[in-house]
Formats: sequence, structure tokens, C-alpha cells
Amino acid sequence: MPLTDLSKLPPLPIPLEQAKRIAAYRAVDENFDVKTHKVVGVGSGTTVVYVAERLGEYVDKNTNFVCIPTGFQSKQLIVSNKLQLGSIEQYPEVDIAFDGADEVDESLQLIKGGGACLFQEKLVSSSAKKFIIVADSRKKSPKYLGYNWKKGVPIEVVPSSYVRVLADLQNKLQCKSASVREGGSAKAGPVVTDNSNFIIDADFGEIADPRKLHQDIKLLVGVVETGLFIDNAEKAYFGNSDGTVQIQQL
Ligand SMILES: O=C[C@H](O)[C@H](O)[C@H](O)COP(=O)(O)O
Repeated sequence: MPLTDLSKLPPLPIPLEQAKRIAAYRAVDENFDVKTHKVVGVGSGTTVVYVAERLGEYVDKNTNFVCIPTGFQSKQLIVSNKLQLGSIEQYPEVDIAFDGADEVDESLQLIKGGGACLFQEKLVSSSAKKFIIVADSRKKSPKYLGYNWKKGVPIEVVPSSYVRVLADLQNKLQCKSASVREGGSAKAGPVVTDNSNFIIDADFGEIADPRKLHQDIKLLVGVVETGLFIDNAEKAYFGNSDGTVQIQQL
């Protein structure tokens, strides 16, 4: 079946969703090579929903690419779009990966993990030859990370270490504030990740040197991974609700 013509997409009721969809569809069409890309990473979040949807349009009897999930939701997206599901253990070398982001700076450094997925996302994206970001235009930072995304850097930690990590973030790394993410009305107590860990959100204000901050956090005992994705993405697609897309690349 031919791909849906981008100029003939049925309108979505919410403008923000249109922005996400056009970014995702353009990113797939312009970067995914169905002939050579056999292992494709599929990230997590609300924007990547449209990546999986578009990848699903590429499936026919002649295609044989496998999709690697970055968590439970991602796995569901792969299955529901009738894509072939694989695992990073089976396919440790990924040809291309697509994912959303919470903020993207001018050097394509990222904050991710706003939806509590970050460890598997980093495992897959850093195993990929090409890593493409899909987002709506609110995610583009005018300069530093932390300018738009005010909730803090998501950090995945081993549950038993959370008190120690909270203290270290404040005493050793002088973060402004840090707290364990709570499930709110959806769950009493902390959010538990797909890897059975906790998420700490640590506010460092605007981050001038995300690489150094990532390294410093990573050294704290109990930290599994940070939501700072450094030198990982090569291109970002930012969609607007009017159907335009801004592309940022190094
Ligand atoms: O934890 C969630 C992931 O890092 C998402 O990719 C990120 O939060 C962006 O999600 P969305 O596309 O929903 O804005």
C-alpha cells in the first residue's frame, strides 16, 4: 500500500498532535531507508506514537525490518502497528532510532525521561548508527537545557539508594532542588520505571555544560542513568501545528 500523502493527512482535533505527527512522519520519510535499515529503534512518549504509525505504513510482504522497543509503551506501539518486535539483546546494533525529547539545545544535547523512560532509550539510541529526534516546536531550547524544561533532569536510581542520591545531588552537586517523582493520582507513592527503579527529578536551572553535569551525576552511587543525552542525536524534527517542520542538525 502506498504511503499516505503528507498533504492529505486527515486533520487531528488537537493542533499540538498535528505538530507531533508531521514531525514524526517527515522524520521517518526522510531518514528511514526501508531497503538498508533492518533494525529500527522505537522510543517512548507521545510523539513517537506517530513514528510507529508511519513505520507501520512501510510494512508489506517485501519488507523485513525489526523494531527494538525502549520500554513497555514502546513495545505496545510496535505490536499495535503490526511491526516486527525484536530486543536489544538479539539486535545490539541498531541501524536507526527515533525518539522524542523533553528539550533539545542548540548542540542537539537533550533532556529526556519526562515520561520516566530513559535507561532503555539511552541503551537503544546509543546503539544506533543514526538517532533522530521528533518533537513539537516547544521542545527547542533557545540556548541552554533547562530553559524550557523546568521539571529538572530526570535521573533513574536504584530504589534503595534514593535517600543517598538526593543528599549527594544537593551536597556534592549543589542542585537547586531534587525529589523522587510521585505517581500522583495515578499511583500512591513513587513512579516505578520499566526497570523497577525510581526517578529523581533534579533542578539545576539552566545547564551550560550538560556533558559535565551528566558525568558528575553518573558518578553518584545508586544512579543507573541520567536523562541528559550527550552527543547522541544527529538530527531533530520540530513540528508546528500549521504543518511546517523545522529541522536542526549538526
Ligand atoms: O520518558 C519519556 C521519554 O524520554 C520521551 O521521549 C520524552 O519525555 C518526550 O515525550 P513526548 O514525545 O511525549 O513529549
